[in-house]
Amino acid sequence: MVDTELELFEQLEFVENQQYESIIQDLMDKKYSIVDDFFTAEEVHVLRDSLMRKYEEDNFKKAAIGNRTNEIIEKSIRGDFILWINEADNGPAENLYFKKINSLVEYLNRTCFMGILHKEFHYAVYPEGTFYKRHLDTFQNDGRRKLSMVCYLNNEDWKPENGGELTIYTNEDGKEEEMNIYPLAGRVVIFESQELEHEVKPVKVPRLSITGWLKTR
Ligand SMILES: O=C(O)CCC(=O)C(=O)O
Ligand SMILES: [Fe+2]
Repeated sequence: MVDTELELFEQLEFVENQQYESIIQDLMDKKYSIVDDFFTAEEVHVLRDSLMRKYEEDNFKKAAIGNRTNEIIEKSIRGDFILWINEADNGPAENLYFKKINSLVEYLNRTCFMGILHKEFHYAVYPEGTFYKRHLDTFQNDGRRKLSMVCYLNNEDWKPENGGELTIYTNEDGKEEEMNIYPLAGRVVIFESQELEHEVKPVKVPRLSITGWLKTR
């Protein structure tokens, strides 16, 4: 192919994606985006099964604070159990997960020049009574974290009484506001890692999710 043909081909290949466009618009407007049904009920089911199998095999460990080489386990700050997911080495459920994530990442890099080069994701289980106190994700000592992404894998019948809201604190002209987000199955929340403080309110029944970060160089 000559260069002009190649350019034309690349233009034709690009299809605007309304869901991704609204994520981008939300991030520009308010630094976070809530996407319901990012994963279908069937996909959530597959991912939840995989999480539960690994959890029962006792592969999870108590989440720590600080960076990965300087970990401190502090129950008064966070009480969840996590398992890091290696994209190169996993099963069909995780492949399904990364396929969707990679499609979004490609779109962000292509349309917004976001420069996402790395990702890291872990499964998380918050047992009854646990929480994660207000924090900024860069508290993990990683300035490369650009966007935080949480995907909820709870049962379809999750109720407000279960607690476990993700509370995001926003600041408009010096006035702090709280946005409470329920961890509904298939819902994904994306927010600016360096900008928005947030917390997970105490849960009354186990709360399941995949949390991760899209990172720049
Ligand atoms: O599970 C959530 O809603 C947020 C988790 C979180 O803030 C974190 O792992 O850093
Ligand atoms: Fe966080």
